[in-house]
Amino acid sequence: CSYCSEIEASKYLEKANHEFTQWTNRVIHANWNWLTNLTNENAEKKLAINLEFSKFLKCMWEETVKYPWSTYKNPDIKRQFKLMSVLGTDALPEDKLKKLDEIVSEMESLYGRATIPEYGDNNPNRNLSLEPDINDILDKSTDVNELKHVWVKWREATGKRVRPMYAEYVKLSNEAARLNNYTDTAEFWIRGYDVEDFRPRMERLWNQIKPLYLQIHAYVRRKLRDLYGDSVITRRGPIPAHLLGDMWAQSWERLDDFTRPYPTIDDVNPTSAMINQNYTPKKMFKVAEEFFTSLNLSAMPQTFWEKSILEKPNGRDLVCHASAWDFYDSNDFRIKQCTSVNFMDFITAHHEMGHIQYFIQYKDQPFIYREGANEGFHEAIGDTIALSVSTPKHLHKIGLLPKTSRTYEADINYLYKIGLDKIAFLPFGYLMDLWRWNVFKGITTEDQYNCDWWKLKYSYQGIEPPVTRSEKDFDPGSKYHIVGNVPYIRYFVSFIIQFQFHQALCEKAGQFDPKNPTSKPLHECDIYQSTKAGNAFKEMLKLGSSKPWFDAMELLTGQREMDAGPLLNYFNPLYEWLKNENKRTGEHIGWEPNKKICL
Ligand SMILES: C=C(C[SeH])C(=O)N1CCC[C@H]1C(=O)O
Ligand SMILES: [Zn+2]
Repeated sequence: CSYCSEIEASKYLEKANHEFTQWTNRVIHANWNWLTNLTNENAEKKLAINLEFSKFLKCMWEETVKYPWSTYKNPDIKRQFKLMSVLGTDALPEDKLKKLDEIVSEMESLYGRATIPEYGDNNPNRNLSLEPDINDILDKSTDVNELKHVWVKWREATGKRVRPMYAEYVKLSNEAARLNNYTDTAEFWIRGYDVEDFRPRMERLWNQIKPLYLQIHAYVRRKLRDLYGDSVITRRGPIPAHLLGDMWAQSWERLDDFTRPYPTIDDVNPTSAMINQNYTPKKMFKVAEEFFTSLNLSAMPQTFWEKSILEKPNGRDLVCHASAWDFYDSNDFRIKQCTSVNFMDFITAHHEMGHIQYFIQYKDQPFIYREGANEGFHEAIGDTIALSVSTPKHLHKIGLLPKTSRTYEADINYLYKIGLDKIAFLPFGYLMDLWRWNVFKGITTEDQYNCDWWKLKYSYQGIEPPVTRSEKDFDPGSKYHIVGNVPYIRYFVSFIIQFQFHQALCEKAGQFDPKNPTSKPLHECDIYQSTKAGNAFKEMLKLGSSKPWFDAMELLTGQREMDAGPLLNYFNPLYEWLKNENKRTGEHIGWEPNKKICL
């Protein structure tokens, strides 16, 4: 109502928040049922309730925008109305919304069910899923032909098959963005970062980090050349994408045990200890939970243990990609993860539990505030905790590592292992949406989808495909977030701000001194059992999106913007070591074109 007072408006907000909560709980159930059991019946139920939900949202939106909220005095009421007055894709007419939902469901379902024939001519030739089968091969195999096989076959089974749907997804997505008064989906997706020059800021952050990336890239290229030979890996060319231990070459930690700087120093890999101690997926999550409770953060509610899916279920198709779910009833929170008993999945368990912890901490906020301060925050919570969990000191404390030597070499080995995950990830975390922003803006047109993708992979990651690609392929579609319509810059942001959070928490835990940053090296910090750090974290988490993210960040770190400084400070000893080592072995820093990448 256009004449309503602030008092009447706040009554409306209470009613609206309650109705949003009720409705969203039902929609989340339908989406959970489908993604964890990809039957046609569940797909139809999900599509049907999503359409009902969009009618409800449209109706609420029409009511919401009638209020003269920009004239109100109360900043909280204004903020709630501001956030509620964005309708999103539900602004599409019903037939187009249905089509968009169907396309994304079809792409996700195809991805979730994808398998590839195993390498070689075994009889019978098994069908392999990404998790755990193909990931196990990427972890253990050094057979370049087997690695090429899984790389090519996975793209045939996923990207190539979703390619025909993608252009219509882009078109409908952009129509929805325009109905929300955004020029395209790229602008719509980045609105939550609340800065005019967000994309140039990301480019600036990347340019700050690039020198560090170039050094680890040159070192890894040499170690892979030592292993696979000059015919496979050239001295000055890009690194072949199938040899980096990951389906998308996004994180290289699987290369650690045969590329680390000081190979004779004991390996920081607790997987064997986990197996010897009969760890189960549930035990992994229980150990993760205990880290959070040691900080005076919340334990998982009983329903979490009853309703989560922590292991790949038999006899049904599902999307295995790990995810955390808020059912918006302030009690039902779940993780879906096809967990294997290994260190990488143990770290992912902390990542997912970080989402749950955030859900729990802001569960009493009004509905519209129950999300991250910005999308990068949500991805950074668990990773921040994992920076403590991964330390040799902590792993030893929880019995997953024999006593470790605190020597310079052990430090460099540790920083290298973390760097294979965090540093290697940054160009990938950035280019995923660089490519999609170009697609949504029409800079990358349908006839260039794949070769533009490879231009970015070459330019930012310095990698090349094992076989020449063409526009018959659609390699972006081999990655879950592309088919699942999940924005990705959130992870690039997370990998930057998690070091700001880690540094601030370590300071609170008395394990870092900003006035003398090398006196207590940041990479040795473990905030385990520090309730001072935990309470500071909690104060930020409880806010949800009730304040602009600059205020939330300032509350914990004293900073009001994303800053690569803490990340560069954390890795500085490794950066110095890599520069010396690459100089010693005369490595070429950077890469030059090698073979034809994409026709
Ligand atoms: C673990 C999750 C679920 Se939010 C994830 O998608 N991540 C975490 C790291 C980057 C990104 C990926 O796997 O691509
Ligand atoms: Zn996440």
